[in-house]
Amino acid sequence: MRVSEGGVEVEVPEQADEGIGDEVFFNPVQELNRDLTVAALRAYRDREERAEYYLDAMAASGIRGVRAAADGWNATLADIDPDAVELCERNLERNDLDGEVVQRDANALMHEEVFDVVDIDPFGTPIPFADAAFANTRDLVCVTATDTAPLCGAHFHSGVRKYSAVPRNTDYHAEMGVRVLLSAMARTAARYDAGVTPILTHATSHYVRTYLELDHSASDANAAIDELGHVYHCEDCLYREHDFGLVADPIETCPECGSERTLTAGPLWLGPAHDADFVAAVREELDDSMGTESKVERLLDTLEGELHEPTHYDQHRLCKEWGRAAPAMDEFLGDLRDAGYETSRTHYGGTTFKTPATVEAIREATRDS
Ligand SMILES: C[S@@+](CC[C@H](N)C(=O)[O-])C[C@H]1O[C@@H](n2cnc3c(N)ncnc32)[C@H](O)[C@@H]1O
Repeated sequence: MRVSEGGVEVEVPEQADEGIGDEVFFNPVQELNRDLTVAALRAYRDREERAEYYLDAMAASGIRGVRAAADGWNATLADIDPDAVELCERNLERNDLDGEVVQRDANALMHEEVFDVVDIDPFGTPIPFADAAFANTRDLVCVTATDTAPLCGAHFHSGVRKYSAVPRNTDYHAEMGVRVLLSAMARTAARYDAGVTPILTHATSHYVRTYLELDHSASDANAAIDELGHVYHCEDCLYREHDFGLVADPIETCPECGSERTLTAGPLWLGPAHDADFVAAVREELDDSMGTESKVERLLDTLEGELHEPTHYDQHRLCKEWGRAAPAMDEFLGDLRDAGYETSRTHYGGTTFKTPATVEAIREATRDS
């Protein structure tokens, strides 16, 4: 079967079914992820002009690497599966593009060769590939994680094992996943004296995707570790607070409602998960060859304005808790702003928002919404 995406045409298996069975993997639903990758790579190359060598470390059909090659990157497409490698070769050829194709274990390749940008897009968790990626990549590591249940705390023990952090299943579960992943990436990079700066991160349907810029010094690694800390959460009234540092200082009782049903999550990445200027630059790189252009544009618009508070609220969840009907979001957020609190919508969902205000302050400020 032939698929056209972003100005290239690739062959993918008829029975492509998200990696189940023997077929080479291809998931059409990930087009948004790939469109955003191409735009982010363009924006990144404008910012870091020397960036030239891109590794699609788990290439499958090669569609991502082929699109990068079509965009002028010196691309290497690698996969451990010989059928995938054959398909990558055919797909580069079909588009009359140069590019290196190698059948290689991604870890071995990343340890042996240095790339400016490395893309890790595995089945499930990226953890088995993180050490090699951070040990050797020069500028940017792009990571997809599809194991959202462990990341969000829905599969608690699996999350603890994989990410060496305590994830908690809260009303901001997708953001919990983002911050558990970023924490694990920052700690892994720090082992190689590299500091990470997340310049773009999104949680979309069943995956988290992040773009981590690297600075290679012990002090940069320390600065990234300084962005880690814990979130303390009340399961009854949804109060939450956070503090920075690697040693947790849990709250025994909720300072707002007195409940003892409190949770501690961490170490989480509490710093910014995106750079608003970079997000705006990525938006400028979208073009109409991208099938998901308008969706990506909407996502980037929301992300650009998203506050850096480490957790978000869901208006419907709060209103349910308070026994109120949920008013229109604009009115609700307007009342919160009128009461003096900064607010933003978030990309985590249409009824989600961020604010530094506490649950009680939100409740008071929106009483008449
Ligand atoms: C989710 S797919 C990649 C999808 C692809 N990047 C895309 O955008 O369509 C994961 C790929 O990783 C490959 N893979 C699994 N383990 C690997 C390893 N250790 N080294 C290299 N590739 C590996 C699989 O063969 C599979 O093709």
